[in-house]
Amino acid sequence: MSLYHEAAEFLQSTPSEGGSLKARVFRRKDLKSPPNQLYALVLETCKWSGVLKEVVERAEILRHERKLTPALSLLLVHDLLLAKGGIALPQSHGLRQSVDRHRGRLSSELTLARVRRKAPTLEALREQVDRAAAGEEAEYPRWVRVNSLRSSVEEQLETTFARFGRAASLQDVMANSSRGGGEARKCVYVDEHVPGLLAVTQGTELTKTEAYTSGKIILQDKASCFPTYLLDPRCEDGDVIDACAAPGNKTTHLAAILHTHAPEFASPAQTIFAFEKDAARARTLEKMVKTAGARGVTRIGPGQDFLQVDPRADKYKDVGALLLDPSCSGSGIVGRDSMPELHLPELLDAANRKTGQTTTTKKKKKKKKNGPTPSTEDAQKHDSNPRKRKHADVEDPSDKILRDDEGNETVVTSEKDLQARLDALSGFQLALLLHAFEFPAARKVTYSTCSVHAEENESVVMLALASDIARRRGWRILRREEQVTGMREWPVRGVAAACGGDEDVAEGCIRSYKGDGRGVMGFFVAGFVRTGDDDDADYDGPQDGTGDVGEGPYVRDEQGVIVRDVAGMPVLKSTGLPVSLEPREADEGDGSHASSSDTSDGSEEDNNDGGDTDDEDEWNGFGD
Ligand SMILES: C[S@@+](CC[C@H](N)C(=O)[O-])C[C@H]1O[C@@H](n2cnc3c(N)ncnc32)[C@H](O)[C@@H]1O
Repeated sequence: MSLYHEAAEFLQSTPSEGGSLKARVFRRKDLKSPPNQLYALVLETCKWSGVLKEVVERAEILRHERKLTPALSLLLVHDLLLAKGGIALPQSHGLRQSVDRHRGRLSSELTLARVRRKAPTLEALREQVDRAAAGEEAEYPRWVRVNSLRSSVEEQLETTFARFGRAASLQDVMANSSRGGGEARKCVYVDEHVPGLLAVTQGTELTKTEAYTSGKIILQDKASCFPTYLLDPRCEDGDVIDACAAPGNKTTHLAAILHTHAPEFASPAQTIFAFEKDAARARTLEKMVKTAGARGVTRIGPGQDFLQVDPRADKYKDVGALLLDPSCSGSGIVGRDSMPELHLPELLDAANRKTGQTTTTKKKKKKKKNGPTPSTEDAQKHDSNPRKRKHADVEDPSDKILRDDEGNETVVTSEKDLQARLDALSGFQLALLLHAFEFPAARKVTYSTCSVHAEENESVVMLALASDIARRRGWRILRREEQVTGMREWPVRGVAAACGGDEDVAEGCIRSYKGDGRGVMGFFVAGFVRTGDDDDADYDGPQDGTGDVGEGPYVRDEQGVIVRDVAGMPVLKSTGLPVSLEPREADEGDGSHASSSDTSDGSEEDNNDGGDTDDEDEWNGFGD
């Protein structure tokens, strides 16, 4: 089967058939075509389908080439007119000939489509198409962290961003981002909260710059910089742990901050221990650490489960600060892998050709089958804003897919499903946080997620504060007034109701919400500190009644993997039953809490073959 037939199959399948396009392509093992090429062809054709539909219909090739399907015509015309290498088939191939013979007419129609869109050049049209496909992302700035290990803000403003205007405010950058096309004025703004962070207008191709490929700049959302900045590791903190490290945004940020804080006088060397449970993601981490110039200070534990790291081991005796950024539901991520609207061409009758009404889409056709036919007027209103339609369409099957921060997908068909998923995640997150509290020399911990759900955020914080280990070792919230300047001044704080009404804890928690005009993704971070007066010299292992320090409280199979029930909850050695979390009302109401033995690792590690490319919410990889 040719590349084009395989691509047509993907183009026509609905999103409900196995999740995002990326997941569907990379999961298939029986493909004849290279997955990367196939994915790019389908995605690009989909992006251009609004324009190409017009071109195909007006050139009437479906009328003349009866063997061409609407999907095949889009794919072939895309490559004929827009791909660098043209159609990837021999000249004598029937499919290629079926569009080649209309080349003249098709390229004139593309010119007319461009002129109708008031794009002076094909490049300008390309920008328009990219912008329309970017969806909600188009309304955000591009956040750029200048890596102090390799460069400085001053140097970057004078080189990479030399031709950018200096914006007076973040709002200026955002206004220019969403204006798009030729009107966008490229501009840059130096962020007032996170040191070394820049906001630049969207539509700027930064991944091809020297600064990016050499690790001088890192593309990282502002909110994703909060945890490391809040942890504020210093020389006196000793070694640092990044417990869940890939792809490495925060590991490299830690290295950069340690470098900035390094005292002029001789001081003991500091190490960042970066653990990553997933071996494939650990390779991305290694690559990022190397490119960012952080290899000297970082020791990576590839495939290492943080829960299996022994806090009492000699090599961790100087760990004073830990950063915990575990897997989460990813509900705060902006526009993850959303598929642009597909516009399939039709055979138009003479009347339609005259009016140029060319906007019928696959989705609308499906609706016709299932419900009342919308009026033409409604349909036109609807079509004038395809993005709005996508968001308003509650029947869109992709609405029922929960896509976490690693790109893994869970089909959620009810509130109960969602709650079960959040419970499993929060159990796992709490287990990791309590494990971080165990490190003997630890004085600082940050806990963060890119989720907006209180279950994964304030609730985890409250359970952690109420845990045995927190009480025994004196862990408490890092209060707002104790935080680094930028975080103290950040205005969006935790939800007091989710903190059982405790205003101090809520104020200590830092939140962000996508779409609130601050230009960042949805995020949560809280810091914990202890003075070290309360010590745990009498520590006698986890309080699970097993006394088993090395293996932990859960039943494991022969490979050492934790045994779980169908919901992902681990089975306790002590009872032989899966962990069940206490009901949240009780947790918040009477202050009772799950002990460290009542937690679970509910992570899902089904990394697809997209592997490294799935980390793109924060890091795009160095050119891969
Ligand atoms: C949210 S991502 C971390 C993003 C990273 N901190 C950054 O800023 O680039 C969570 C990562 O934790 C890893 N992970 C999940 N459970 C883990 C565990 N028990 N030990 C170590 N890594 C784990 C996942 O594979 C995933 O790569």
